Amino acid sequence: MRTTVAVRNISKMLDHFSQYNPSPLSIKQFIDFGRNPCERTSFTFLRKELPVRLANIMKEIHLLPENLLRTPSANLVNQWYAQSFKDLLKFKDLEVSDKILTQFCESLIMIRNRHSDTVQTMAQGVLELKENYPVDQQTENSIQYFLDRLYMSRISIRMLINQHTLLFGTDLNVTSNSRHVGSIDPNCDVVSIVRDAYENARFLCDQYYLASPELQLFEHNRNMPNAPIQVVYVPSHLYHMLFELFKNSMRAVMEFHGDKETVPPVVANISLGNEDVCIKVSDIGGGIARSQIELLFNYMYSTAPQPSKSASPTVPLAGYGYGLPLSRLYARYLQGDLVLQSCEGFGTDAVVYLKALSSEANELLPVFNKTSSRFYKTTI
Ligand SMILES: CS(=O)(=O)N1CCC(Oc2ccc(-c3c(C(=O)NC[C@H]4CC[C@H](C(=O)O)CC4)noc3-c3cc(Cl)c(O)cc3O)cc2)CC1
Repeated sequence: MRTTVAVRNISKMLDHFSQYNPSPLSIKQFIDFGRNPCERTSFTFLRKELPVRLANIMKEIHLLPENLLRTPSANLVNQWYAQSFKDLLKFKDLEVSDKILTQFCESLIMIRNRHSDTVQTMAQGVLELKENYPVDQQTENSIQYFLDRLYMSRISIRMLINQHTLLFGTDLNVTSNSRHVGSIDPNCDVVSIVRDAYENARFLCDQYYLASPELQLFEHNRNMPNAPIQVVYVPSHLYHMLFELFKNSMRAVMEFHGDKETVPPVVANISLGNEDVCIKVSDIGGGIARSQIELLFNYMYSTAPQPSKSASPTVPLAGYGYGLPLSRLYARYLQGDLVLQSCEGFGTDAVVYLKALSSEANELLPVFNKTSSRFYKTTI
């Protein structure tokens, strides 16, 4: 009896919170709040906004094709969301106190840990679907649409959780870089992130190919030619995108020129204009046909059994995963983009666009509404 009542209650709460649209924040708002942070204000905002963002995506999870939702892995992810939603509802009408604030922080850390393997687990769910059911084009389209929205929602929820726990948490492991505001660097030096990402991709490349392309790096600061190019951004997001692009460029170059004495360098051009920061990663790796580009962002196409660690001790440079589609979501999350321009038989340019102005870098959030739910109905 209790279970039925509890389930009915959760379902009512899900309907209640999913009626609200998520409230996007700009990176400027994150910074301005973080420079003079108030934990009670953050708590009051998050104890509603997090259930709203969870409820919006949970309503879409429930609209997924039955064959995917029934897979053990997708079902597990669904249970994680339901549990986290319940955890947050405990704070809904509570009187704020120091004790409640501490418990809230602890709950956020527990929620973040619970969902840490969502991407891999959903990829396993897609694999279970492919192995047990025929997947028609319509189902593939709805899965592509859903996973883009699930991972964008997840990026945004983890951003809110990270800002609160970094600003107010007692986690001593956090090497609080005094300049940073939570996970944001107000003066993120783009060149240093590019060099970090290149060096780490190069390490993997050397391990796998016993050689790697050099990096040529150029800066073009439109209004202040000799000043370093800086942006208000989340360094870990930028690193994630660039690490992926360098891995892909190095793989293409080594596969295309691997039999030669020397291989051509990978070239990074970084520019700052009035609106955009651009990081273009260019290679002469043979390029890829225009008809294949979309497949590189396709979750179904890129989901294959993970090579077992024991079978191949060295991690393949750009193995199967979701590196590229997730990188594009990171770029789009704050109104940027990630665009590929490949010339088959020659090479590839990959451009990361970021907003130069923090006031324009607003969160891009999926909203559950008639349009989005109609998408599932017509494509299932
Ligand atoms: C879903 S994912 O995110 O997990 N991930 C996506 C990435 C994929 O790995 C890769 C990596 C590189 C490439 C690649 C090729 C390529 O391979 N060409 C092939 C032909 C080159 C000539 C050759 C010839 O003519 O002889 C015949 C083949 N060419 O250009 C690129 C390239 C791609 C990106 Cl995105 C880039 O940023 C830079 C690049 O140079 C493709 C696929 C693992 C999976």
